[in-house]
Amino acid sequence: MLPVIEHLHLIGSLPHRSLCDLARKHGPDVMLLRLGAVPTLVGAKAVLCTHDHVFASRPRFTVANILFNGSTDVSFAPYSEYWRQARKVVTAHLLAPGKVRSGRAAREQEVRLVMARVRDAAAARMVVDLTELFSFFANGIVCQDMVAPRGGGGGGFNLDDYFPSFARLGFVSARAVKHKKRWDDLLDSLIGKHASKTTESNEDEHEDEDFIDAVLMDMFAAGVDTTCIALDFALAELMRKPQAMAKLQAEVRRCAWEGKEMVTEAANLSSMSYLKAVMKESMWLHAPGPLLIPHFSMADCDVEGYTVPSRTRVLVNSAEEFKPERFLEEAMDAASDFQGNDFCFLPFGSGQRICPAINFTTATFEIILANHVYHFNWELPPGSTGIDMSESFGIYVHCQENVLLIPSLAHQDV
Ligand code: HEM
Repeated sequence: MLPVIEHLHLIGSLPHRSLCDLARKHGPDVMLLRLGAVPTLVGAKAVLCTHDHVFASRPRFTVANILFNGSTDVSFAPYSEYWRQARKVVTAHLLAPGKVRSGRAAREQEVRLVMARVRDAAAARMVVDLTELFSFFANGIVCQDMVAPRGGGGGGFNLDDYFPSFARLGFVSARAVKHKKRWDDLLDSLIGKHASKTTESNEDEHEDEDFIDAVLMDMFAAGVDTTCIALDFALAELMRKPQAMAKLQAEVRRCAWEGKEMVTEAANLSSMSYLKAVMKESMWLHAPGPLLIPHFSMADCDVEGYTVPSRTRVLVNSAEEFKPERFLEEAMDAASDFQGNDFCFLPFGSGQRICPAINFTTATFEIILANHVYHFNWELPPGSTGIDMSESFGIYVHCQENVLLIPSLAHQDV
């Protein structure tokens, strides 16, 4: 039998840290916890690859059922033909590599909007709330992918107007109902835009609307906070490690010569290996969803000689000192490709339920971070003793405090 630990109380306010501590203390690679009435397999990274076919479903969550119309989205849908088709739509249309490539101009436009804000702050020597700024950016980027372009900035809707505190929601049903109403208002507006672009209506209109509704909501819920959190932690870590920041700035400023209006994907990003290592390292230390989205077993399964019963939840825990160099070392670089092939490193999950937005996220992360460090030098506000890296657990794990920094222009921009 697997070691069974019947203690919900062992899980503190930061479950991913508690689970790491438990794994360290109890030794085995896998543990079966009984969290209340729910059997939960923990720490089994390899399980997701070796037994992906058994563990590719999702448990039912009350809150997800409310928010996502009975879990008819992609992320929380149980393993089924419906999930397969819905995921296909997302991977083939919204997040396909070609779509991500063709979204380059739109991404750069969003970066320009952010850079303009930072430039104003630099001119006035004002503090920038990076957490807010990244949230604005991530929101714009996901909107660009899902609906019509902003049209030069300022127009369209802003997710922040609807969900200023969504990342801190937590799993509380009453609040979920309230948030669901706001989602519905938001989605009505998005579906309205979508419908106005369609000239002919048809009988399946309502089915289409439900589907669009679930998929759009999923993209925002899965994409905006995760992207914002990843950027937040990356910049926070760079501020705590000035050598790493200097190295990154040197790389970006070498690859994109001085005086460029902006660093662009086409001309500059591919040669920036340290930038890529920074992204990996940051995700290694601070995966926005360190326990992934729970998986769920569809049959009894033998895991490392132990029987794991059907209908068991699986939580997979991910990563210690910020050191991007580890991803420049040859073996590590080759193995850590974000695709879930390296079991030490699963920020996007693994197997059939792996995040379908890895290309999209990488493109987004690289372009905004490169431009941040190309144009600006960053410092802590006067009186600040450093960035608070404590974590707060909600749907995702984010910095407890917003990241506040003062920018100054690195060189005279054109
Ligand atoms: C830093 C950014 C991101 C991180 C760290 C991240 C991470 C993850 C993780 C850990 C999962 C669960 C994988 C598993 O269960 O094995 C996931 C699933 C998912 N992600 Fe992401 N994600 C990010 C950005 C995005 C974006 C930008 C989108 C869409 C615009 C997105 C859409 C999805 C969807 C739809 C799923 C559900 C897949 C399924 O269940 O089949 N993610 N993501």
